[in-house]
Amino acid sequence: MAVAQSPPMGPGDIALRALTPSQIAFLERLPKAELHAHLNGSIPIPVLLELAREHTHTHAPSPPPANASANANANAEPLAAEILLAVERLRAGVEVASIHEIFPLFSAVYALTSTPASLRRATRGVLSHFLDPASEASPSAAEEGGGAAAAAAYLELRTTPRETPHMSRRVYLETVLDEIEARSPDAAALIVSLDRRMTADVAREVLELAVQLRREGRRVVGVDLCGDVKACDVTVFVKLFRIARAEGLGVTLHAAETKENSVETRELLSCEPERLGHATFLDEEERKVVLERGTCIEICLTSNLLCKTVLQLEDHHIRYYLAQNHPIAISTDDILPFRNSILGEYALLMAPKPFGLGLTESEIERVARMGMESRFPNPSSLP
Ligand SMILES: CNc1ncnc2c1ncn2[C@@H]1O[C@H](COP(=O)(O)O)[C@@H](O)[C@H]1O
Repeated sequence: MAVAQSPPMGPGDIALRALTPSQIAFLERLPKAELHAHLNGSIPIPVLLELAREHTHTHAPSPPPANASANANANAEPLAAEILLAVERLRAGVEVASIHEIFPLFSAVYALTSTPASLRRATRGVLSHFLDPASEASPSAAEEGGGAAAAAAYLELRTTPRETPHMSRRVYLETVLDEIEARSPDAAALIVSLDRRMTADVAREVLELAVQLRREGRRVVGVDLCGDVKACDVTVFVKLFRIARAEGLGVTLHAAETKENSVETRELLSCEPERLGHATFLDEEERKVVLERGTCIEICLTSNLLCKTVLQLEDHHIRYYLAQNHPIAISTDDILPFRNSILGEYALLMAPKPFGLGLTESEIERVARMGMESRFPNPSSLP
């Protein structure tokens, strides 16, 4: 994995540079729904650096004991020095050779969000990044006579509840929900993620927690299947997602993110998810099912390009769904490693080729509306 000296310009930044101030102001004003953002992948860099500084205070870097075997720490929390190295990599901007290099990055982040207090801070930072207007009015918005726009009008934040020495999975979810529920129901809600690497017992426990919390009136709107694309037997998960649907939870599944994953897609589709994450490698039959059912596809352009599951914008499956006028939701995935933004993702729709897809304002308005219409029903926002 290469480490850049300063954050490289991502595809979204390049697309933004190709737009006029009035085009940027148009994108800023557009009500945008962010429906695919992973909490621990979306921590703003300044918040991550703060958490890392505090972690260093409480865990002084210490060399491993001389008699420790080389991989004794393989399944334990990373050492303080390793965490700092990973944070530095994230700060400088990472380049990966493939999607498989992304997943190990999260273990350092996890060490920094392992207490209720640090998780609360991280969640607050993520919510603020997406929902609060930038503190200084952007030049483009000011030029158009408007104030600073929030990045998104609505955020469905997803996260995988982790049990740590400092909190149970329930406390993890309650901590995140407390922060989400401090926002209006029209602004933010939670999706509970099940990670492919979970054992069947843990996956069941997480599903039951999502159901219970929703029954208690907490703002859980859906469940997700995420995690390292290599880890697999989706059968157990599919059974759980059927239960989730019966409980009225929305279901979204990371599906066909890589070619190797596409063998499991039919099984995943059998639980009739309302939305699919990425869905990069669907075959003809699967696309037909998705079109017939109106399954929304969560599109993360920068993530796909940087993870090299799509080699260039021109080849991206978004073009197929745009041509079919099929529901899509433009999203960021993980702003922490990818250093992207929801505005930059929309800039990729608008910028002229080869920087973007060259869509018109009315086409982009239609796409943004699709995102807003693909939100999972939120019981707490019903009149
Ligand atoms: C790049 N595409 C992706 N595909 C699949 N899963 C991903 C992902 N990006 C992130 N995650 C999942 O989200 C977790 C971090 O957030 P939370 O701890 O849940 O808040 C990662 O560990 C991974 O399981």
